[in-house]
Amino acid sequence: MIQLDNVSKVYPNGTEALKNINIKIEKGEFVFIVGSSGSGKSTLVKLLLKETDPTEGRIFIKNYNLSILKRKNVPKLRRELGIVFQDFRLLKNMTVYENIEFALTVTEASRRKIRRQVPMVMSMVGLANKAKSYPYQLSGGEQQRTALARALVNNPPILLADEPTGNLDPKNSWEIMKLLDDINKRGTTIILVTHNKDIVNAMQKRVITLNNGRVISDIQKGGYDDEN
Ligand SMILES: Nc1ncnc2c1ncn2[C@@H]1O[C@H](COP(=O)(O)OP(=O)(O)OP(=O)(O)O)[C@@H](O)[C@H]1O
Repeated sequence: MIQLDNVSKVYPNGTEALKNINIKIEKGEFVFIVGSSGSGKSTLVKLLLKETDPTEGRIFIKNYNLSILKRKNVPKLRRELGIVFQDFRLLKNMTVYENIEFALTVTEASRRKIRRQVPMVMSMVGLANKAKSYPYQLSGGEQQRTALARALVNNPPILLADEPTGNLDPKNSWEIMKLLDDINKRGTTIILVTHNKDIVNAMQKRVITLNNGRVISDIQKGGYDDEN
């Protein structure tokens, strides 16, 4: 479903952010990407979103070859990927309902689909009673659940989460992880970048560790290596 073949990324200033990366992720997997600051995690996320291109190597997501994907087709690729960030990135002047609805509106979904899908994902993340609240009226955990609902409303086959619990306390972090686990059990492939050792160690999922731009370990049911 996702494959990186001999991928390297050198930024224009000469920084080698990723060096000869080979990763294969199958449909339905739950994968943690861990590594110390500067190890290349964000660069990897940017490559998967085609926000930047590799200097060498090839990246495949579903049936897209990102090396030859035209700019005009990038929105199609992004529809395959639900994305959640550490800082939630909700639209401040829109309610919970409107934030989620907006993600469907931009795909030109029908009114009927919107009326069906938005309440469904809101109740999935436990926010059915917050439809009319604005982001500033929500706790951090509720804001992240709104962001998660927005990422899932298009039913993407892949969910990419970049430090989704980075701004949350342990209780809210675990609620988000429980939701991600449920979403994964329904078939969504999940790639989660994190620094949270407790979560990585407790979840017992596949763990890919980056160090200085290289994959230094890739373990099924792994843990967080304290060296990194
Ligand atoms: N636009 C850029 N131009 C030049 N160098 C960059 C750029 N973005 C990142 N880097 C460098 O590439 C390397 C990898 O950075 P990256 O942001 O991918 O690491 P990271 O693992 O996500 O770190 P963190 O955990 O701190 O977010 C670092 O040395 C960083 O300084």
